[in-house]
Amino acid sequence: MDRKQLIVANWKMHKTPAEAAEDAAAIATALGRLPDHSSVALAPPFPALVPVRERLAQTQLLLAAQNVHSEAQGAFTGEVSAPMLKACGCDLIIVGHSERRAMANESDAMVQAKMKAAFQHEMGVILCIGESDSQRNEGQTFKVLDKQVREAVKGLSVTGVNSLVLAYEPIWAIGTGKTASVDQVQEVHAFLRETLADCFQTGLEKDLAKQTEILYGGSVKPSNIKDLMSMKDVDGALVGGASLNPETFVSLIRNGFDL
Ligand SMILES: O=C(CO)COP(=O)(O)O
Repeated sequence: MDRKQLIVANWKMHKTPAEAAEDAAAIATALGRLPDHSSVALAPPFPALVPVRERLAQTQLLLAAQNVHSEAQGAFTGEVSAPMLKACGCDLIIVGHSERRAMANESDAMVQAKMKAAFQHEMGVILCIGESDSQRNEGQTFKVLDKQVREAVKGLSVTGVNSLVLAYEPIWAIGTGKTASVDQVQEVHAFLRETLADCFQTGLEKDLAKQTEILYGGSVKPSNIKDLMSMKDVDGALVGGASLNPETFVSLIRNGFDL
Protein backbone atom coordinates (compact mmCIF):
# COMPACT_ATOMS: atom_id res chain seq x y z
CA MET A 1 0.00 0.00 0.00
CA ASP A 2 1.61 3.26 -1.13
CA ARG A 3 1.04 6.59 0.51
CA LYS A 4 -0.64 9.25 -1.60
CA GLN A 5 0.72 12.73 -2.27
CA LEU A 6 -1.44 15.69 -1.35
CA ILE A 7 -0.99 19.45 -1.74
CA VAL A 8 -3.56 21.67 -0.02
CA ALA A 9 -4.22 25.38 -0.50
CA ASN A 10 -5.30 27.02 2.75
CA TRP A 11 -6.71 30.34 1.62
CA LYS A 12 -7.36 31.43 5.23
CA MET A 13 -9.43 34.66 5.28
CA HIS A 14 -8.77 35.62 1.66
CA LYS A 15 -10.95 35.86 -1.46
CA THR A 16 -14.66 36.63 -1.98
CA PRO A 17 -16.83 33.74 -3.21
CA ALA A 18 -16.54 35.02 -6.80
CA GLU A 19 -12.74 35.38 -6.59
CA ALA A 20 -12.36 31.96 -5.00
CA ALA A 21 -14.53 30.29 -7.64
CA GLU A 22 -12.61 31.97 -10.46
CA ASP A 23 -9.24 30.97 -8.99
CA ALA A 24 -10.42 27.40 -8.36
CA ALA A 25 -11.48 27.09 -12.00
CA ALA A 26 -8.14 28.53 -13.16
CA ILE A 27 -6.19 26.04 -11.03
CA ALA A 28 -8.28 23.05 -12.18
CA THR A 29 -7.97 24.02 -15.85
CA ALA A 30 -4.22 24.62 -15.65
CA LEU A 31 -3.58 21.30 -13.91
CA GLY A 32 -5.75 19.08 -16.09
CA ARG A 33 -5.58 15.41 -15.18
CA LEU A 34 -3.48 14.59 -12.13
CA PRO A 35 -1.48 11.37 -11.85
CA ASP A 36 -2.93 8.54 -9.74
CA HIS A 37 -1.85 8.90 -6.14
CA SER A 38 -1.53 12.70 -6.39
CA SER A 39 -4.29 14.94 -5.07
CA VAL A 40 -4.86 18.66 -4.68
CA ALA A 41 -7.36 20.23 -2.28
CA LEU A 42 -8.57 23.81 -1.93
CA ALA A 43 -9.69 25.23 1.41
CA PRO A 44 -11.53 28.53 0.80
CA PRO A 45 -13.37 30.49 3.51
CA PHE A 46 -16.86 29.20 4.38
CA PRO A 47 -18.90 31.53 2.10
CA ALA A 48 -16.88 30.34 -0.91
CA LEU A 49 -17.31 26.59 -0.33
CA VAL A 50 -20.40 26.12 -2.49
CA PRO A 51 -19.28 28.31 -5.42
CA VAL A 52 -15.87 26.60 -5.40
CA ARG A 53 -17.51 23.16 -5.25
CA GLU A 54 -19.59 24.09 -8.31
CA ARG A 55 -16.46 25.05 -10.24
CA LEU A 56 -14.67 21.88 -9.17
CA ALA A 57 -17.44 19.56 -10.44
CA GLN A 58 -15.99 17.20 -13.08
CA THR A 59 -12.46 17.86 -11.79
CA GLN A 60 -10.32 15.75 -9.47
CA LEU A 61 -9.67 18.61 -7.06
CA LEU A 62 -10.91 18.13 -3.51
CA LEU A 63 -12.72 20.68 -1.35
CA ALA A 64 -11.68 21.34 2.24
CA ALA A 65 -13.12 23.50 5.02
CA GLN A 66 -10.83 25.41 7.39
CA ASN A 67 -12.70 24.61 10.63
CA VAL A 68 -15.75 22.85 12.03
CA HIS A 69 -17.75 22.85 15.26
CA SER A 70 -17.95 19.58 17.18
CA GLU A 71 -21.75 19.65 17.58
CA ALA A 72 -24.12 18.93 14.70
CA GLN A 73 -26.48 21.82 15.52
CA GLY A 74 -27.53 24.14 18.32
CA ALA A 75 -27.18 27.59 19.80
CA PHE A 76 -23.59 28.23 18.70
CA THR A 77 -23.65 31.65 17.05
CA GLY A 78 -21.12 32.00 14.27
CA GLU A 79 -20.23 28.32 14.10
CA VAL A 80 -20.58 25.79 11.27
CA SER A 81 -21.20 22.07 11.76
CA ALA A 82 -19.94 18.92 10.04
CA PRO A 83 -23.28 18.00 8.41
CA MET A 84 -23.45 21.53 6.98
CA LEU A 85 -19.96 21.20 5.52
CA LYS A 86 -20.81 17.78 4.12
CA ALA A 87 -23.86 19.32 2.45
CA CYS A 88 -21.60 21.99 0.92
CA GLY A 89 -19.63 19.18 -0.73
CA CYS A 90 -16.54 19.17 1.49
CA ASP A 91 -14.22 16.17 1.27
CA LEU A 92 -11.86 17.26 4.03
CA ILE A 93 -11.69 19.56 7.05
CA ILE A 94 -8.61 21.27 8.43
CA VAL A 95 -8.65 20.87 12.21
CA GLY A 96 -6.42 22.37 14.88
CA HIS A 97 -4.62 24.98 12.79
CA SER A 98 -2.23 26.92 15.03
CA GLU A 99 -4.02 30.15 14.18
CA ARG A 100 -7.25 28.70 15.60
CA ARG A 101 -5.46 27.18 18.61
CA ALA A 102 -4.04 30.66 19.33
CA MET A 103 -6.99 32.91 18.37
CA ALA A 104 -9.91 30.75 19.47
CA ASN A 105 -8.14 28.95 22.32
CA GLU A 106 -8.76 25.55 20.76
CA SER A 107 -7.54 22.84 23.12
CA ASP A 108 -6.42 19.33 22.18
CA ALA A 109 -9.76 18.05 23.54
CA MET A 110 -11.69 20.42 21.26
CA VAL A 111 -9.54 19.37 18.34
CA GLN A 112 -10.34 15.74 19.09
CA ALA A 113 -14.11 16.45 19.24
CA LYS A 114 -13.97 18.30 15.93
CA MET A 115 -12.14 15.38 14.32
CA LYS A 116 -14.79 12.96 15.55
CA ALA A 117 -17.55 15.16 14.10
CA ALA A 118 -15.80 15.20 10.71
CA PHE A 119 -15.36 11.42 10.66
CA GLN A 120 -18.96 10.83 11.74
CA HIS A 121 -20.06 12.73 8.67
CA GLU A 122 -17.66 10.91 6.39
CA MET A 123 -15.13 13.63 5.71
CA GLY A 124 -11.37 13.34 6.03
CA VAL A 125 -9.38 15.42 8.51
CA ILE A 126 -6.16 17.34 8.08
CA LEU A 127 -4.92 17.55 11.65
CA CYS A 128 -2.48 20.43 12.17
CA ILE A 129 0.18 20.25 14.83
CA GLY A 130 3.34 22.22 15.44
CA GLU A 131 5.64 23.78 18.00
CA SER A 132 6.26 27.46 18.65
CA ASP A 133 9.61 29.20 18.35
CA SER A 134 10.16 29.21 22.09
CA GLN A 135 9.17 25.55 22.44
CA ARG A 136 11.74 24.60 19.78
CA ASN A 137 14.44 26.74 21.41
CA GLU A 138 13.72 25.09 24.75
CA GLY A 139 14.08 21.62 23.22
CA GLN A 140 10.38 20.85 23.70
CA THR A 141 9.52 20.13 20.04
CA PHE A 142 9.03 16.37 20.29
CA LYS A 143 7.25 16.55 23.63
CA VAL A 144 4.77 19.12 22.29
CA LEU A 145 4.09 17.16 19.10
CA ASP A 146 3.75 13.87 20.97
CA LYS A 147 1.04 15.38 23.20
CA GLN A 148 -0.80 17.05 20.32
CA VAL A 149 -0.95 13.80 18.34
CA ARG A 150 -1.86 11.51 21.25
CA GLU A 151 -4.60 13.79 22.59
CA ALA A 152 -6.14 14.29 19.16
CA VAL A 153 -6.33 10.63 18.12
CA LYS A 154 -7.44 9.22 21.49
CA GLY A 155 -10.26 6.76 20.90
CA LEU A 156 -10.08 7.03 17.14
CA SER A 157 -11.59 4.14 15.15
CA VAL A 158 -10.04 2.29 12.23
CA THR A 159 -12.18 4.40 9.87
CA GLY A 160 -10.79 7.49 11.55
CA VAL A 161 -7.18 6.46 11.10
CA ASN A 162 -7.95 5.72 7.48
CA SER A 163 -9.31 9.22 6.86
CA LEU A 164 -6.62 11.15 8.69
CA VAL A 165 -3.87 13.35 7.23
CA LEU A 166 -1.33 14.99 9.54
CA ALA A 167 0.07 18.42 8.80
CA TYR A 168 3.24 19.43 10.60
CA GLU A 169 3.27 23.22 10.70
CA PRO A 170 5.97 24.68 12.94
CA ILE A 171 4.43 27.96 14.10
CA TRP A 172 7.71 29.83 13.61
CA ALA A 173 7.66 28.94 9.90
CA ILE A 174 4.08 30.07 9.13
CA GLY A 175 3.93 33.22 7.04
CA THR A 176 7.44 34.17 8.11
CA GLY A 177 9.40 33.12 5.03
CA LYS A 178 11.44 30.96 7.42
CA THR A 179 11.06 27.36 6.22
CA ALA A 180 12.21 24.50 8.41
CA SER A 181 15.23 22.76 6.86
CA VAL A 182 14.49 19.54 4.98
CA ASP A 183 16.39 17.60 7.66
CA GLN A 184 14.35 19.20 10.45
CA VAL A 185 11.16 18.33 8.57
CA GLN A 186 12.19 14.74 7.85
CA GLU A 187 13.22 14.19 11.46
CA VAL A 188 9.84 15.39 12.75
CA HIS A 189 7.81 13.50 10.13
CA ALA A 190 9.57 10.20 10.93
CA PHE A 191 8.89 10.84 14.62
CA LEU A 192 5.21 11.59 13.90
CA ARG A 193 4.79 8.40 11.87
CA GLU A 194 6.15 6.31 14.76
CA THR A 195 4.16 8.22 17.37
CA LEU A 196 0.93 7.82 15.46
CA ALA A 197 1.44 4.05 15.06
CA ASP A 198 2.22 3.83 18.77
CA CYS A 199 -1.18 5.36 19.60
CA PHE A 200 -3.00 2.27 18.34
CA GLN A 201 -3.28 -1.29 19.57
CA THR A 202 -4.22 -3.53 16.67
CA GLY A 203 -1.95 -4.45 13.77
CA LEU A 204 -4.46 -3.07 11.27
CA GLU A 205 -4.62 0.30 13.01
CA LYS A 206 -0.84 0.45 13.29
CA ASP A 207 -0.45 -0.36 9.59
CA LEU A 208 -2.98 2.32 8.64
CA ALA A 209 -1.25 4.81 10.94
CA LYS A 210 2.08 4.12 9.20
CA GLN A 211 0.41 4.85 5.86
CA THR A 212 -0.99 8.20 7.02
CA GLU A 213 0.00 11.04 4.75
CA ILE A 214 2.08 13.65 6.57
CA LEU A 215 2.18 17.12 5.03
CA TYR A 216 4.56 19.95 5.85
CA GLY A 217 3.33 23.53 6.13
CA GLY A 218 5.17 26.79 6.75
CA SER A 219 6.46 29.09 3.99
CA VAL A 220 6.24 26.41 1.30
CA LYS A 221 6.96 27.96 -2.11
CA PRO A 222 7.47 26.79 -5.70
CA SER A 223 11.23 27.02 -5.04
CA ASN A 224 11.38 24.74 -1.98
CA ILE A 225 8.57 22.21 -2.50
CA LYS A 226 10.67 19.80 -4.56
CA ASP A 227 13.35 19.46 -1.89
CA LEU A 228 10.75 19.06 0.86
CA MET A 229 8.84 16.38 -1.04
CA SER A 230 12.03 14.49 -1.84
CA MET A 231 12.24 13.57 1.86
CA LYS A 232 11.13 10.04 2.67
CA ASP A 233 8.37 10.91 5.13
CA VAL A 234 7.04 14.07 3.48
CA ASP A 235 3.89 13.32 1.49
CA GLY A 236 2.84 16.82 0.52
CA ALA A 237 2.23 20.33 1.75
CA LEU A 238 -0.30 22.64 3.35
CA VAL A 239 0.27 25.98 1.68
CA GLY A 240 -0.88 29.43 2.79
CA GLY A 241 0.62 32.51 1.11
CA ALA A 242 1.94 30.73 -1.99
CA SER A 243 -1.49 29.25 -2.74
CA LEU A 244 -3.25 32.61 -3.15
CA ASN A 245 -2.09 33.33 -6.68
CA PRO A 246 -3.33 30.54 -9.00
CA GLU A 247 -0.23 30.64 -11.24
CA THR A 248 2.14 30.42 -8.29
CA PHE A 249 0.13 27.59 -6.76
CA VAL A 250 0.02 25.66 -10.03
CA SER A 251 3.78 25.95 -10.43
CA LEU A 252 4.23 24.83 -6.82
CA ILE A 253 2.09 21.74 -7.57
CA ARG A 254 3.98 21.01 -10.80
CA ASN A 255 7.30 21.19 -8.95
CA GLY A 256 6.00 19.14 -6.02
CA PHE A 257 4.49 16.36 -8.11
CA ASP A 258 7.18 16.53 -10.80
CA LEU A 259 4.62 17.22 -13.55
O1 LIG B 1 -0.46 28.09 7.84
C1 LIG B 1 -0.10 27.64 6.76
C2 LIG B 1 -0.96 26.73 6.00
O2 LIG B 1 -2.00 26.23 6.78
C3 LIG B 1 1.18 28.05 6.15
O3 LIG B 1 1.09 29.35 5.75
P1 LIG B 1 2.27 29.99 4.83
O4 LIG B 1 2.44 29.03 3.65
O5 LIG B 1 1.75 31.32 4.43
O6 LIG B 1 3.50 30.03 5.68
